[in-house]
Amino acid sequence: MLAELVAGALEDASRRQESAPQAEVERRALAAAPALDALSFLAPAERIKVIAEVKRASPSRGDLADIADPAGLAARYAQGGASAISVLTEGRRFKGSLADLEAVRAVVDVPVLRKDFIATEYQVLEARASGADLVLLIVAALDQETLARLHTFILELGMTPLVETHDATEVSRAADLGARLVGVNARNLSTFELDRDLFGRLADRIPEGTIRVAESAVKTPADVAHYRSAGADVVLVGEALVTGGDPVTAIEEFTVS
Ligand SMILES: O=C(O)c1ccccc1NCC(=O)[C@H](O)[C@H](O)COP(=O)(O)O
Repeated sequence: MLAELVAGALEDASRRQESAPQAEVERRALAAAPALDALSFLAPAERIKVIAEVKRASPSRGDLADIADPAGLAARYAQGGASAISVLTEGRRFKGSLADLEAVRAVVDVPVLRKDFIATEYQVLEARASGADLVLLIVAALDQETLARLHTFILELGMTPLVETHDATEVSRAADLGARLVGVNARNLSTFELDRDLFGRLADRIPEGTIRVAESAVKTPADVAHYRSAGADVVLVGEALVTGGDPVTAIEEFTVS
């Protein structure tokens, strides 16, 4: 499934590249307002921080929420105290777009993450041109040479890579890059199985001084407390915020840990 998602994302990017060539997107990326320093927004603090996700649909759960106004939703997330906003820009299975990212960027003052299946410099430039401050790199989707090259490229553009892992080998690969922001996704992106205890098993392997993000499977404040007690600095939450009640209240409840 992961390979299929990456292949689809690359096909869609090359279609966009036919009408917006790399040189043009690069010009827009370099002309964009400077990226926010996401590491300072997500730095470890007395209370856990939340990256709140704009998520309409997913391969594992199908349609989740009919989000007609992603900017309005992101503004509510920020109002609730989210430290960053994640925007799924993949169109085929998540029903997201770069337009969503741009709309969100225009209304929030916290960093915005482009969450997609990133495998080329072109996609990174698109992220910057659309106002992203953070870009997701999924270790399982990239060989180490490509991962390192994209990691450096994201930093050179003034953005922050969020390096996502799912096992001990991937955590070592993230550490080899010197990644400052490392996520452990509880969701296996091939089987969709969720393992809330995975973060706790891997957290100690993430080098000291790294910001540790627990991704996926947060449904309740107790889940956040579980990740916090296992050493998470940040949780990334999607489904619970788009399918639950008021996201402002939900984020306030999640950030008590
Ligand atoms: O969510 C999926 O089904 C999925 C499937 C394949 C690749 C990625 C997928 N999701 C991306 C994410 O990791 C989540 O959107 C994010 O961590 C939030 O998870 P949740 O709070 O469980 O919605």
